[in-house]
Amino acid sequence: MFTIAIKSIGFAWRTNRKLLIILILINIFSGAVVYLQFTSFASIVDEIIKIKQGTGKTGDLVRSSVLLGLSFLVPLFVGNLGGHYRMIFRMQQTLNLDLYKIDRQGKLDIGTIESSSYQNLLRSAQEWGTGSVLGLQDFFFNSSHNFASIITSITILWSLNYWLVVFAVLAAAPVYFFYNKYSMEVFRIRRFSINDQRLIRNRISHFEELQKAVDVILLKLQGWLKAQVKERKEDFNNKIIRAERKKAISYSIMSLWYLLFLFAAIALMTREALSGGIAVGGLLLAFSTYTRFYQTVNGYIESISVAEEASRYAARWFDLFDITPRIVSKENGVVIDIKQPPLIEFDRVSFRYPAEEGETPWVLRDLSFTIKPGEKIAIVGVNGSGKTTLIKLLCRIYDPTEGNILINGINLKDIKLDNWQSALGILFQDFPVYNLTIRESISVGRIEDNGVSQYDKDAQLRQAARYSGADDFIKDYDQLIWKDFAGGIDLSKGQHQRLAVARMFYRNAAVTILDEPTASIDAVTEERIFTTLEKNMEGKTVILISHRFSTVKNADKIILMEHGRITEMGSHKELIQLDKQYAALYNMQAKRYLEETEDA
Ligand SMILES: Nc1ncnc2c1ncn2[C@@H]1O[C@H](COP(=O)(O)OP(=O)(O)OP(=O)(O)O)[C@@H](O)[C@H]1O
Repeated sequence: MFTIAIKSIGFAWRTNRKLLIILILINIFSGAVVYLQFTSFASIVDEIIKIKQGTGKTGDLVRSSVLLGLSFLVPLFVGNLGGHYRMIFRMQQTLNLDLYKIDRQGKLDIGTIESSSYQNLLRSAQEWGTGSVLGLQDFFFNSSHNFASIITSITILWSLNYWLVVFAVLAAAPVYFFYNKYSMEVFRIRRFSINDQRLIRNRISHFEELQKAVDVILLKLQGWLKAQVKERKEDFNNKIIRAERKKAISYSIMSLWYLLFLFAAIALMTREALSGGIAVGGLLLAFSTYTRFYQTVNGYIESISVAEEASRYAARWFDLFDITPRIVSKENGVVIDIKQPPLIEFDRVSFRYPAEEGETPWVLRDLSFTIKPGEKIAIVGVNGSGKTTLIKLLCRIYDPTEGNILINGINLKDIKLDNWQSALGILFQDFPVYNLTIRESISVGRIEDNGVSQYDKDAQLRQAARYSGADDFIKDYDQLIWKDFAGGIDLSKGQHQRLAVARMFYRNAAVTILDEPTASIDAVTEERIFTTLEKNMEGKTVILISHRFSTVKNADKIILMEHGRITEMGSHKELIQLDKQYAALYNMQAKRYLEETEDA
């Protein structure tokens, strides 16, 4: 808890140290000032009795009354000011935490983001993270308030009768034990149910997300999904209810314990008053200070337990951002000329995905091949044969488990990561759909392009749209693709894909990688894209993954993959002459097209 609390206060300190100090001082003041109300009220009572007995002075009574008035008025103003500052501070903190999160996440590698351990942490952090970090900061402010309050009340109680301090401390002692025990249990239940919670959210999302909702209706999945939600949610609720019940019973026992010491304190003070040891005002002061002390200690211990709980959740938030990326750029890494397509060599590369526990199977086995600068390469193979994984290694999303990838003879691991990734333009199968204007969603392909004038950028952007066939449906480049907003529109899947291809053309990278870029695109546009690719990517390296053999046959080199191995490699002509798997697959597809054409 201590380290996590320090981390969260570190945030507060970095955000606005002046405000942090002001808030601590306000809390100390408001924690102590309440006793001024008690003491001035007690002295008013004593002054009235003295005046009645003929020994008091009106001046003293007025002074105590003014003091009482001020002891209410000043905290009111200070409290309002504190509330206002606290609101500002919280807003600044929330923004700062969000920015920190963005910063850290932006530095992570894709391999880490893909891992289920990261996804689990992310889920916990999203659920409790920011709130718990802010909760720990609140605890810090409350601590200053409570410390001031406890010290003042102990001083008053001690000055009246030190036994009052002993009783008050003994009465409050078990609170910590019970609070800690049961809040820990509730935390444990929540923590271990995180996977169930993910599953519940996933099942509920089937009713909320359009694509899934369509399946739910057509396949009549409602009952089946509902049962899963109900079963898991009820199980979770029952566990929480059981823990809360135990908590409630132990708190009732604790209240009896408190009453025992309260009676002892009342008996003690009444005896003192009767024997003349303290005046009536003193009796009042003792009683109000004693009860206030217990409430403060009780509240503080409760807040320690709550803070401990918050620190457990916040720890997961910090864990998330303390993750070190698996793929790191080498310090003083080599910088290559990203404008020129490089020589790429795979040298006996094997790969298995990093395992959360145990070992995952080999996905790539002993791959050796070369891509010459400017070559057009096609990779084909059945689902799961390792095509996308090969690309992930080339992009250095993962490093090979065995073997090396060489770029212009330099090990990819020795090249500056940013520099290498700037040389690449990649379009994966599950490309993102940006909720931007059409112009923006093409230009994000080359966002850092500062030297180019807006006019040239615009010309290049329109050319990219033409190459990809996106210009067919673009009427207004400033059209927002976000139908949740007024005036926004949505596109068809194929149109989205054309826009993504336009982004790649616009990026104009030395090495362009297209992982099934035309899966949702009609045959005419597909033909146009590939003709453009051949014509306009002259001199650039293009790596194309496709299931359609008709689109790959013009490639300089075709790689056929099977179970993570390269089984055939060569030009279309060479592989047809070889008359093995590629030829068989090609002929099979060609025959189907022919039959379809004849049918038509
Ligand atoms: N992130 C991952 N973690 C663990 N295993 C993975 C991961 N991604 C893919 N795999 C496994 O690696 C193997 C190869 O997957 P890959 O996506 O490279 O195949 P592919 O040839 O591109 O398939 P497709 O044609 O369906 O796109 C598959 O068995 C898959 O289950």
